[in-house]
Amino acid sequence: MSDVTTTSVDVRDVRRKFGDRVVLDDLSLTIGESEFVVLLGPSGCGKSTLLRLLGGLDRPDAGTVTVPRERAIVFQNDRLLPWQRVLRNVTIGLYEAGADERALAVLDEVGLKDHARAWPKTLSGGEAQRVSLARALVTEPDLVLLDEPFAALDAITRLRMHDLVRELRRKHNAAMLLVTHDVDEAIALADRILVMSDGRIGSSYDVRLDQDERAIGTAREDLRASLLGDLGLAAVH
Ligand SMILES: Nc1ncnc2c1ncn2[C@@H]1O[C@H](COP(=O)(O)OP(=O)(O)OP(=O)(O)O)[C@@H](O)[C@H]1O
Repeated sequence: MSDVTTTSVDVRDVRRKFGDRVVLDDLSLTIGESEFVVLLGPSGCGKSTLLRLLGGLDRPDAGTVTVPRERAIVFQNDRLLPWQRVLRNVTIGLYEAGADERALAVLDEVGLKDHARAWPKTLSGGEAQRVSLARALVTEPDLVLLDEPFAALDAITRLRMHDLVRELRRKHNAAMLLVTHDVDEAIALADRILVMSDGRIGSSYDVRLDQDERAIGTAREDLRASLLGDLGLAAVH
C-alpha cells in the first residue's frame, strides 16, 4: 500500500445483526498506527458493538476485522477488582518478571504511584478511571479502545482526563479509538472524528489538519447538527 502511515485497524464490510436488527451494516473503517480516532454517534447506533468487535469480545456475521494482537479496552465503569489493591489491579494480565516495576511506572504516569497499595473503594471516580488507563497501558498495547471512559465524571475531572490522555498518547505510541457522545471531547482529542449513523460511518472530520479556530468552530456546529439530525430521525420512528 502507498499510505504514509501504516494501518493498525482495518474493518471491511462488517455486518452484525441481533435478531432481525442490523446494527452494523457493511461498515468499513481504517485506523493508522498511533492515530487517535473518535467515534461519535447517537445512543444505540452501534458504537459499542463495533468496539466489542475490535476488542475481540464479539464476532461479525460478515466481513473482516483486522486488529493488532496487543490491544486493551477501557470501559465507562472502571471494572477494577475490589478485592485487589490498585497495584494488583494494574498487574493483572502481566506474567513476566518486573511486572510490579512496570505497573508502578505507569501508575506514576497517571499520577497515582502513591495509591499503589490503596483499595479501589477508596478511590474517586476520576482516580479509578486513571487506574483503568494504567491497567490498559501497562502491556504497551498497539491499540487502545476507550468506550465512553469519562462519561460518568464531572466536567472538571473530564477536562483533566483529556490532558492526561493527550500526555499518555505522546508517551505510548498506540492507536486509539474513543467512543463518546461529547462533541467537545471529540474535538479536544481526535486526529479524526467519525460520525456513525444507520450502522455505517456517515461522515469523517480531519481535526488534526484543521487547527484554526474558525474551521474547528464550523466542524463543531456540523458535528452537533449531524448528531441532532440523527436524534430527530430516531424520534420519528
Ligand atoms: N448482545 C446484544 N443482543 C441484542 N441486541 C444488542 C446486543 N448488543 C447490542 N444490541 C443492540 O444493538 C444496538 C446498538 O447497541 P450499542 O450498544 O452498540 O449502541 P451504542 O451506539 O454504543 O449506544 P450507547 O451510546 O447508548 O452506548 C442497540 O439497539 C442494542 O440494543
